[in-house]
Amino acid sequence: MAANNSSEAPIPPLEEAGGEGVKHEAEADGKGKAPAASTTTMLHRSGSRPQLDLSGAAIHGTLEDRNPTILLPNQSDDISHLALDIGGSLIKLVYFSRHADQSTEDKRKLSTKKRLEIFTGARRSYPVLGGRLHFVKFETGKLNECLDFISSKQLHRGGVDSPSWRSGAQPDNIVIKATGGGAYKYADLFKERLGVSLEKEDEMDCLVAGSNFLLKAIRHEAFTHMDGQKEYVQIDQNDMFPYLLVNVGSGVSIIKVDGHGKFQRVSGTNVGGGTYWGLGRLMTECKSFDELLELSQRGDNSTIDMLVGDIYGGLDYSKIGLSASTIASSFGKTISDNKELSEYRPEDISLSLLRMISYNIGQISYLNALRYGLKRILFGGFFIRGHAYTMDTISFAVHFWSKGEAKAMFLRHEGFLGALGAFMSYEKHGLDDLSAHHLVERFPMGAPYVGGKIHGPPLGDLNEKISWMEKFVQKGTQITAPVPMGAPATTGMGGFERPTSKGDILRSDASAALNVGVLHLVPSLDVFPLLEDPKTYEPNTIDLDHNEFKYWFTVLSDHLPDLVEKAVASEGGTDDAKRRGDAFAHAFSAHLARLMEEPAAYGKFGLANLLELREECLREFQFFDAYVSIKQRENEASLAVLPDLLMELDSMDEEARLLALIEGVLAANIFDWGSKACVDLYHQGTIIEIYRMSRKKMQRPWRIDDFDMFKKRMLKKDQPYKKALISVDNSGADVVLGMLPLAREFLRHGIEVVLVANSLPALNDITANELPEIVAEAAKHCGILRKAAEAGGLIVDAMAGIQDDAKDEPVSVPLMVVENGCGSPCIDFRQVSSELAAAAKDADLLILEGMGRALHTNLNARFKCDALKLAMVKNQRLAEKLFNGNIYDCICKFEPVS
Ligand SMILES: Nc1ncnc2c1ncn2[C@@H]1O[C@H](COP(=O)(O)OP(=O)(O)O)[C@@H](O)[C@H]1O
Ligand SMILES: CC(C)(COP(=O)(O)O)[C@@H](O)C(=O)NCCC(=O)O
Ligand SMILES: [Mn+2]
Repeated sequence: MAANNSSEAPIPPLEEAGGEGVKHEAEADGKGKAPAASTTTMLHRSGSRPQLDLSGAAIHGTLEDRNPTILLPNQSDDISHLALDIGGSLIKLVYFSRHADQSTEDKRKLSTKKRLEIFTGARRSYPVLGGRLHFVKFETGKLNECLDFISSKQLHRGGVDSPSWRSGAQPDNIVIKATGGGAYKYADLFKERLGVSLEKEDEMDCLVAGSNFLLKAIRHEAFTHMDGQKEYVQIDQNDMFPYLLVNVGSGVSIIKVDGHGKFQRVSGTNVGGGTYWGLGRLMTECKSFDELLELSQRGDNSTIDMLVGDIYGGLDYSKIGLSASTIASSFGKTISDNKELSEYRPEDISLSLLRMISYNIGQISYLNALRYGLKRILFGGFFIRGHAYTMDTISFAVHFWSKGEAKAMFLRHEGFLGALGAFMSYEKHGLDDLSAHHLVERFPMGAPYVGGKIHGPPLGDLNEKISWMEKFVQKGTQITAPVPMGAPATTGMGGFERPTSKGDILRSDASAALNVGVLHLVPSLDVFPLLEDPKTYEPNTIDLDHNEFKYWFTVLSDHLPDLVEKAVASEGGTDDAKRRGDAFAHAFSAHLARLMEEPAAYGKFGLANLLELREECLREFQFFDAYVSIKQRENEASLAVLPDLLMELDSMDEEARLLALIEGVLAANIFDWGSKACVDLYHQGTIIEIYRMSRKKMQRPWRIDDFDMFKKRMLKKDQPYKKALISVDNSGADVVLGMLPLAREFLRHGIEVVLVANSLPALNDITANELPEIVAEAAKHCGILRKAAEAGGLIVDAMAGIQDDAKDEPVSVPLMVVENGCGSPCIDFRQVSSELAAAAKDADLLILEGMGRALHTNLNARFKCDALKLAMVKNQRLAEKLFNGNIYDCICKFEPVS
């Protein structure tokens, strides 16, 4: 990459202003030339995590492994794709779609992997491929729709991408795991219509396997729901058992679970979801379960139920703890009313029914928990349907009868336990030892978002997705309904008071299903080994409570038009790009609106998740790098002035240089296209002018200023650092004039450096794919960087025309680039690339740079090695909230381990 006109720009002197830089335009023209580094390997990726890139068969294993495994990653024949739970009311499908493409590994990655000795999947007995787990349901009465769906996606043949489908092989001997009564009842139909055999799995086995898997492998799966408040519960994997599993389907199964595969069905009741829906249908003429449930939200059960007060002349029966409004007898009032069914409001009937059945289930569950001394009761089955009132009612019954001893919990994948269990029963996919860090949940915009007639996974085809979005916008359909929530209840005498969560509108079925996303399986993700305590680690610094969410909702909404403009420009500004841009804006706004109503809808959601969701949405509408031309322009301008900066730095003594370097990092972190304040600034000058201005304002002490402590440790001659992981942030000046010179200083001290960069683009962040070329460019002017980059395998070819100024530099430690596994401006250290995890093992210093990675996330994170957190605060509210400070304050937080 050659520097353009910016090469005329003189050095940004550290003390004094001077010279012209490249005009820093705030507008992306979208017509810039190809990005600084090739993005071709990225183009087919979706999702914020890199897909598994196990191309080519290889023996994986270490010397310690007795049986090294041969992975045939591209061999998908024995990968099972579909499992079914065909119940009395609903058919549940869980299917796995393999990532369509296998990204080719670039040279850097291969050499890094070799160097880091990464053996992905070494301890598995079967290969695990990256892919996605989808959850879909159909009404059992509409079995044909389900068969059509399977057939259209060729799920029974391993999906349309599978070799068996492409080769046109007859699916004669295809066997699909299935559970539920329908596995028996409809076996012939499946054979006839799809030519597949259903292999029956025991329903209880499946329920338990599914539930255990969810508790173990999905981070925010279980939650409590009391008085309209949802709270996620993290169940310790080592302390999962025993628990009582209550599956409320058409009927109810009550199972005592003692371990994996260890359980006993201790009870059940025939009064379940089928009873509510069946009686409700007869009594109200509702056409769908949802209609019935929605009616209940406008009901008043006191017109139907006989209350304690009805019997006691309006008084409480306080002696036994029953208040006047406690239901004494469900439907009891109708005996004496002398009215016809038609004279009762269907709303009231539905509510009476719902309360009757939910209480009854809660009470029977409690009694069984009492019978076996269990404190945790997990409720599953589609009767629950994510419905606040139902959950509150059950929770209330459990709480009341157990006097607070037992706890009712619910599962986000409530209805899919059996289907998941059936899926897990395939022997060869090796998914059983997956952990939470292998699964990344995504909430793509698509049919299931608003439901209606279309069931199923996100619309795969982009055009389909866009036109769906357009139709949806035209119709002005309300995406979501408000979450029914009221003021906290007083439970009076502790009797069966009405739970508080009873709103007017029911969130549509499929948007309730939206609470369940697509699970992206990325087996190459790991927990960062230098986290002090992964169990207590919380990436998000600030809790997104309602107020906080409101603020970020506004920030992100305000930023949207500008982002769309950049995104559209990055794709050439064509009509197609504009259409996608619109669709993206609507999709992202819809997600924001949904979260505004129920911040916990998608599991525990922090700012990091919100910022990642935005990047995800962009990728969903095939915007792979919205800031591509801005990044390129800033890289070029910064590279042009780098040699002069290095010269300036080299003229300083060690201590002054270290300070100048840290100052430089903080100052250059101002180039952040995610911050409104900064973007406004960019209109006022060139990159170099802004950089210079930013440096000039570097007044110490900074808002957090541990520089002296860091300097002391860094320059400790008897105990030098050995290996530094340096996590970089933004492209342009940030990385070129800030982080690279700092990395160079480490190399000069003989410290091995691993530059850690994003796997996928996020705002103007530099990616691991782009970084080597920038390093190579910088290395043309710097022998230290060049030798280290060569030693690290970053620069493979001998480069012509380099200034060899490093003849006297004894640098032989390597400089490497590794990807972090993220496609977001923040980083969650519970899920990083295996490459980073491997690189981290012998590191004794971690540097985190930028607001996203060092402030929004990880400000309070503790590591097993020394940590230096560097960032400029580019948001006034955050500065006030975190540091009682101001926008543009700088943070230099050093946390030595000893
Ligand atoms: N769209 C729906 N159609 C029918 N029933 C539904 C629907 N959504 C939730 N339900 C409730 O879920 C129950 C079925 O739950 P599920 O766990 O699928 O059990 P089963 O395996 O017996 O079909 C129904 O009896 C009904 O109460
Ligand atoms: C998205 C960011 C975290 C990126 O910051 P960085 O990590 O690049 O320093 C940051 O730009 C941000 O929080 N922006 C939104 C707030 C605002 O516009 O003020
Ligand atoms: Mn950034």
